[in-house]
Amino acid sequence: MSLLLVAFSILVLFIITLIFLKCRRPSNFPPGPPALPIVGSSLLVGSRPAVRMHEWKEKYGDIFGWYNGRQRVVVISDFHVLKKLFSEDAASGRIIRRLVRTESTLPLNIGLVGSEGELWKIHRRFALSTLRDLGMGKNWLEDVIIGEVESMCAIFRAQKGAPINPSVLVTNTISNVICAMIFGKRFELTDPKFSRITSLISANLAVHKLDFLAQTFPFLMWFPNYVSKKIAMARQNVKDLRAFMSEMIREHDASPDPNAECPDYLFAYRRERAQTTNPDVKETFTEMQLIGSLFDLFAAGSEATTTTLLWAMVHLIENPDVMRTAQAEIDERVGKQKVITSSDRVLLPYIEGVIMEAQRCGNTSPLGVPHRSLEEIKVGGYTIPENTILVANTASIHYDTRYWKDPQRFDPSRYLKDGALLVRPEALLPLGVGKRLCLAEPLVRMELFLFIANLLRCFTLELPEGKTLSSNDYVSSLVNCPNPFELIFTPRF
Ligand code: HEM
Repeated sequence: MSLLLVAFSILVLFIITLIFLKCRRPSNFPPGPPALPIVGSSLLVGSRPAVRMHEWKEKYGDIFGWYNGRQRVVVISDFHVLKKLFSEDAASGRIIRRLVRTESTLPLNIGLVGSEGELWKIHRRFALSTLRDLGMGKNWLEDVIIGEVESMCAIFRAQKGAPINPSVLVTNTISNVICAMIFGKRFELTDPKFSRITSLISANLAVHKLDFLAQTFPFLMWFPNYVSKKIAMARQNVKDLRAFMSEMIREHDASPDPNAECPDYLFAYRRERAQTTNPDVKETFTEMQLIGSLFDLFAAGSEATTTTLLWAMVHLIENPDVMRTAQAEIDERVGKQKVITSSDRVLLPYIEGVIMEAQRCGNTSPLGVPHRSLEEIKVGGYTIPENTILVANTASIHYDTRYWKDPQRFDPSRYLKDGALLVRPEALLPLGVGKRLCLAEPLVRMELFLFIANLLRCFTLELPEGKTLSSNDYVSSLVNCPNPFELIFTPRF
């Protein structure tokens, strides 16, 4: 009996030691919230991770560490430290495993957002130069964007003052710009098949947190429940999106137009594969990589831009004086009747300020896209082991009084002096920073400008009678997105 008792006590001691060792932070790891075995501090995160990260930053400092389940995470809230860290190769990895994508026949480590190493470098370089080339030459891209914005405005006009939820229309308008660039094709803005495809991306973003939950507790996938059902749905969505990409590729390959004035991404990909003389590079231009890259450009390109535009609308409604000042600038300097083009940009510094404030206050991508350390890194006196997730606390930086005066105010004039635009503040990071900075910066700037300037030229945005709208009313996942809302688009002429 006493032998049994001793054995049992040893077993208990052994388990306690194991748990203790599992929960112990690596030496010199940044401070952070307490962690339980298996779940880490994830139960403390809540439904708005960026809000919790801000609170932890206030408590533990500009560099803090925590456990998301068993995964080590380090969060950086000092802009200068972040800029230096994310400019290093060692801090430029991505998260390797995600259930939704890995088990739906589209591996995460291909494409542009999820890949790393040599493959990523080759294809990031290719994507950057192709997007740049597509944006050049006879204002082709500008014409595409203006054409799409005009089609959208025509639909708003046809509403004749009836309230409309702008989300689907804005999503399809922006997705059409990406489609023109990658497939050389557009869809009708009200095409139900296209609307279904574009809706799949935001549906999957909403499942992001459950994906993590299922990785922490794999048994959740063994029987039918809410989590396994949602993940099965997200996997199906990825399959549907992949089928859409394949259909576009087939259509495109069936009628290539090598003399097209501005060849699209798909055409450029085929040409690169045919022309490259380096066999190692040629080998990486596979069909799977193509689908992955198209998928990433389509998803990253449409969702984040659409959400930023919805944020701009929310803030303009919250700040009607800003909307009036922006419209007065347009009326005085360009005129209501003329379509605004990129060449009018210099005339409209206040509009540029509105866009930057929508990016800063909206915080579409509040914690950026997570990086991963590829080796041990020293930062701010701490040691970050290899395979740690690195997070840019962008939302916190965007409201930090060290970088912004009166950060809670939506104030486009903070970017102006004597009516002229100042240099863009370095601490404004909507597209990230460093080696993995969003690769569509020029496109994003052009889209946001042409969209917002022409929308305000044509319409005054108003809330339907009795409705309210607040920038605090949003859902949070990898992106912060305003909850659905309706607006009245009252024509100005
Ligand atoms: C307002 C719109 C956009 C926002 C807020 C946004 C934001 C971001 C952010 C925060 C990152 C991660 C940066 C990092 O890891 O440090 C990123 C990466 C990326 N973005 Fe964007 N983005 C936008 C539009 C676009 C568009 C239009 C495209 C494509 C046409 C695009 C394609 C990508 C790709 C492919 C990456 C991955 C780059 C890499 O991992 O190396 N984004 N974006």
